[in-house]
Amino acid sequence: MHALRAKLKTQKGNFTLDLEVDFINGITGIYGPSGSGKSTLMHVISGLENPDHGYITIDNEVVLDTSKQVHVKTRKRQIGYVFQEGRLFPHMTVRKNLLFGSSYTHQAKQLIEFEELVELLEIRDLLEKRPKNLSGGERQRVAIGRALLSAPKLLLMDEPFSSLDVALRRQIIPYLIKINKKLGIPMLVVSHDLPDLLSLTQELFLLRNGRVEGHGNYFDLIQSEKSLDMMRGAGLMNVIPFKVESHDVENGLTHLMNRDASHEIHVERELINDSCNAGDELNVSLRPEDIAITLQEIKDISIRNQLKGKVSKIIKKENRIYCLVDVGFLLIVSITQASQQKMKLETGSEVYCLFKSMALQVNT
Ligand SMILES: Nc1ncnc2c1ncn2[C@@H]1O[C@H](COP(=O)(O)OP(=O)(O)OP(=O)(O)O)[C@@H](O)[C@H]1O
Repeated sequence: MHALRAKLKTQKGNFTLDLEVDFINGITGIYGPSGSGKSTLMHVISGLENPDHGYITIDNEVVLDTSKQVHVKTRKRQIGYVFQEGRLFPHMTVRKNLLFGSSYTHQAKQLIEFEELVELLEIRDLLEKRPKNLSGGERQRVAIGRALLSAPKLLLMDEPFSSLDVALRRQIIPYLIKINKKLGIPMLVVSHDLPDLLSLTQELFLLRNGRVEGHGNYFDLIQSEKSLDMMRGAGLMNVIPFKVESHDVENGLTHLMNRDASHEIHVERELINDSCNAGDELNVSLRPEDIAITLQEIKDISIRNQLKGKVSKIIKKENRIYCLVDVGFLLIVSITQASQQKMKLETGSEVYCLFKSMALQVNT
């Protein structure tokens, strides 16, 4: 199912946006450095800017076709747009801000009822408050709610995390995942922060100088040198889906099992949200620099996590070596060239990936 298809060309001073896209349903993270054209792309999709040439279809409906003079107005495109800082009406209560969203719907079928939305976003206690009395994360949730009540076919979010601190980002991400699962609405989320995007989705669209640098699953993209090169400056990260197996209260650890149940890993109990129960699914993040590689399993060592795998690719960037290790899922490991040479690591080498339970970050 195509959420959005577009072929666009537009010039702004020296900058040219020139791309062809086909976004599927689900969440796509749009990543690119400053000036790569992310906002321009969002503006063109939503109709806030008109491109020089091109077409856009949303849910198979043409909203722009410059060759046929079709320019559907922003309001009629049925796109929910959430800006960086929420942009709520300051003089209205949260309830009125939300209802303003539904006044946009006209004949369109509601995506979600007001009461259900209030439950989903956990904003019941905020309804009579004004935006100035909300925290940044609460404001962002209300802005998302308002966008959802406008019965959108597509949700665009431009840097939704950048005005939030780390703790609030962690809070907002599960809501977005919940919305996508429950309502099935496709989302395009722009961010220049790769770890944030990866904790939300592994489907990425990479933009550089107004052109598509890569599009697809993160683990496919990192196997391309060009994409890896682009992403490595932005905080490459391993994001692995796990299920909570059990809590070991006595030793302060939680045991997690990956999806195909081939690996158990141990996480510090205090890093896990208290409300996590056995059976809950969560993503675990792990920095490539926090993984060590050995050729044998090491018995007497304080590091608890040792996953056996095979090196599937080695990519050299300056003096850094990025090893992709298949341990049942792919792990990116960053080591020095000196270590690679000393260990004679090459594609196909059998290795163990070691990481401390403290190195794991849990996104609940
Ligand atoms: N009105 C304009 N006239 C000329 N050039 C412009 C204009 N608006 C934007 N640009 C240029 O277009 C390019 C893309 O800008 P855009 O805001 O889309 O990038 P971005 O990826 O969203 O950047 P950031 O992450 O910094 O917000 C930039 O090089 C910018 O300088």
